[in-house]
Amino acid sequence: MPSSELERERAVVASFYRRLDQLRAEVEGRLVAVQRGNVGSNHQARSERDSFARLHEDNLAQLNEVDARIAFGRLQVAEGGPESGAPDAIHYIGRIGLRDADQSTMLLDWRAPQAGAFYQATAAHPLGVRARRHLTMRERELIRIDDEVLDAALLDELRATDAAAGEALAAASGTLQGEGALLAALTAERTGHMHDIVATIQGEQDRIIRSEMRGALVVQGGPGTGKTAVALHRAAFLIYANRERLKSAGVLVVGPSAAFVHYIEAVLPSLGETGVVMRTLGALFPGVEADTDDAPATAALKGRLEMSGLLARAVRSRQRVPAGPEQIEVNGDTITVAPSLIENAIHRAQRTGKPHNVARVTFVKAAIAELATQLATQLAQAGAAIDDSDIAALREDLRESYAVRVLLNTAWLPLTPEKLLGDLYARPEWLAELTPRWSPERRALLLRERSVPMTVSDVALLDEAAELLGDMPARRSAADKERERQREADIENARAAIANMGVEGMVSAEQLADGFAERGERMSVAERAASDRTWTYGHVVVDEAQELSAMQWRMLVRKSPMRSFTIVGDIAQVSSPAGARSWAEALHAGFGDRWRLEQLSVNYRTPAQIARAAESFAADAGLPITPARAVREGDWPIDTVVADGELAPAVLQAVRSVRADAAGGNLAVIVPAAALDGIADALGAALNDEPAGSRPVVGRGAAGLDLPVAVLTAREAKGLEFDAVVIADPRAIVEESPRGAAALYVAATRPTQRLAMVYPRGEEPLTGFAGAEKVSTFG
Ligand SMILES: Nc1ncnc2c1ncn2[C@@H]1O[C@H](COP(=O)(O)OP(=O)(O)OP(=O)(O)O)[C@@H](O)[C@H]1O
Repeated sequence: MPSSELERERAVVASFYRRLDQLRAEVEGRLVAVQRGNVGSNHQARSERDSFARLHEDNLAQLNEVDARIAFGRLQVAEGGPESGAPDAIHYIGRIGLRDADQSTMLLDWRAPQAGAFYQATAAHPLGVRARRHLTMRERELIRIDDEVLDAALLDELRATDAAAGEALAAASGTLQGEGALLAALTAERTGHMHDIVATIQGEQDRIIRSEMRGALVVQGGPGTGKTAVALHRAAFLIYANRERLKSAGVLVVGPSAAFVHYIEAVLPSLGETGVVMRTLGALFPGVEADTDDAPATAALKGRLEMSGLLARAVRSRQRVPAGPEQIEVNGDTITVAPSLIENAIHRAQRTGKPHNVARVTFVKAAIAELATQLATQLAQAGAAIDDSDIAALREDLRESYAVRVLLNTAWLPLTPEKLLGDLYARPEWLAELTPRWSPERRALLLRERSVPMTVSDVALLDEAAELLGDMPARRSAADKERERQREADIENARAAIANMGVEGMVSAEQLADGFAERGERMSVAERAASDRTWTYGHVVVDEAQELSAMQWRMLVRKSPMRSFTIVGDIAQVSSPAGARSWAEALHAGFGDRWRLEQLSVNYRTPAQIARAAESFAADAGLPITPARAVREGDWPIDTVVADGELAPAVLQAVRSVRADAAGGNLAVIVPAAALDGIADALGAALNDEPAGSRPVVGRGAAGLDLPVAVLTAREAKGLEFDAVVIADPRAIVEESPRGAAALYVAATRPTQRLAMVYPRGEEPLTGFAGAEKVSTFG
């Protein structure tokens, strides 16, 4: 490539940065002007000022986030067709769109329709593209360009003007788009955080990313095929293509563990999109942060659809008719309350079809009315003259009466989801009453002390219970109504403010109103969505979706009643006891057959020899794998290590040996759950004293992801990747759970470079991994 070409492109890139800096200075200027503006003590004016300030701050943050590697592609497109004689058009593709002062496009947002050809065009289907150029940048510096020519005529033109460059280009046409840039990205050292792939998205991935938002899209693919990357880029694309709708309704991304959320959380901001809600399944019920799960059999039971029936019966059984008549005293009069009076009031309330706590209002009203009539009749019979105003007063007396409150609460107590579920688990007789057909062993799976914290599997049950119960009466207080009233007023004011400032089209009234609440209280859409259990999102992305139980799907479908979902996963990697055996089975209850399937077929993560061994092990274990073609051979054989004595010292030696070979990068030690503490402590004691600045070398779980060595269970390693992986006692991982083979398959497909398996003394390597080239004995 002539160096002048590189220089020419550097000049173009410099012009992008000049424009970016200019825009940033403009926004900063606006921000300062807004902040300095004198609005006196007028509350409305202050609110407006604060929300404009917030808008500018968000803009600025977005411009800062996209600063590094702002542009990555260039398309040369035949305008008006090859025969038109018109000069080719040149489009640059970047993380955001840029226009110059005259509003001409300088840089196309990668999500713009015209930018699609950058990812989709091939020599067979050039889509009007004559040549494609990949720009590889380090921060703001352009360090390399790679060209592909898709039009043979252009190649001939080039050969005629510069024979050497033409030949080099002809030889470089491969099957992967931007092969040089792609391989550089794939072999780069991992940092513990996922990076965007915007510069090297491949054709099959791009089709999925740009697929329409409506309905449920399932993306199935083997390990390392880019499912997570595709799902996140799709979220960014959908926000771009449906900005108005998704800005106000929000997008939810659900991942399997806190470590995973930590791993992916920087991707969307680096694409300029903040404000997406990212949550684990254990954190989808506001106020609960569950990070441990039940034993497999319990988790499997809690995930079953029949739990919804059980919870509904549990709620109904809290609407109780007394066994016999009860006498209560109100203001010196004794009333005998027949069970039928309570029964009638219960039926009235049940017929409303409203949730328990909401229907209770009807119950109380009906019961009090009946009691008042009964009391009035009683008093009239005793000679008192009773008219309508007396009856109203009697109702009030009854409402105030402690005895009546006890009577009505015993029949229909307001309940929180936590209380309902806690009682169900802690009261064996009640559970037995509700589950006459269950075996005692099955019931025993649910029983536990009230003080045990909620588990990940409980969260979907809490959500189900909350649906059945509705808000507690006290919580539907004036505060909610006031908030709604305020919101309406804010939107109205925002409309006026937008018109006054002449910024129509820049921001919607709803967006601006989001910032109207007083500082400290004001919340973004993401914050509001995350704190409101009943929030319905515009789109939901579910990663590692194969793990979800039927109850978890029910919860998620409630979060997007329009059923606009991106569901990514790999059926062969199911390791949760409540996970599905096929997508049809997993999705049947929530989606029927209204979902479409896309597959990914290329493994970008794992070197071919590791991928082959893992696939061969998985096939042998009967897992339904989706074979994927690995894009590269690795530089290392799989290490098989057999402990000579204890396991932990052998693991330590394997870690030391792998780290000694590698210049840097990150390493995971994946262990059976039972061995986690022992191995983490042993590695910590040996390695954390090594001089590595002020930071420790080894960390456990999510805390280890930012350190050179993370010690994790296979479950925690789900969805993550590392330069090197050492698996301690692989057979124990297979044997520790009913779906242990899948757990090991997950563990073995995490490395981007090296894999070592450490076996206890005397053990043979597992099938599939046997015959590895390098066997050592440590310990
Ligand atoms: N087009 C691409 N360009 C560059 N890197 C890519 C591309 N596609 C995928 N990758 C990289 O490949 C690795 C695997 O991707 P990702 O984690 O999304 O795969 P996955 O299918 O979710 O894997 P698993 O099911 O094993 O969790 C990541 O490092 C990702 O950045």
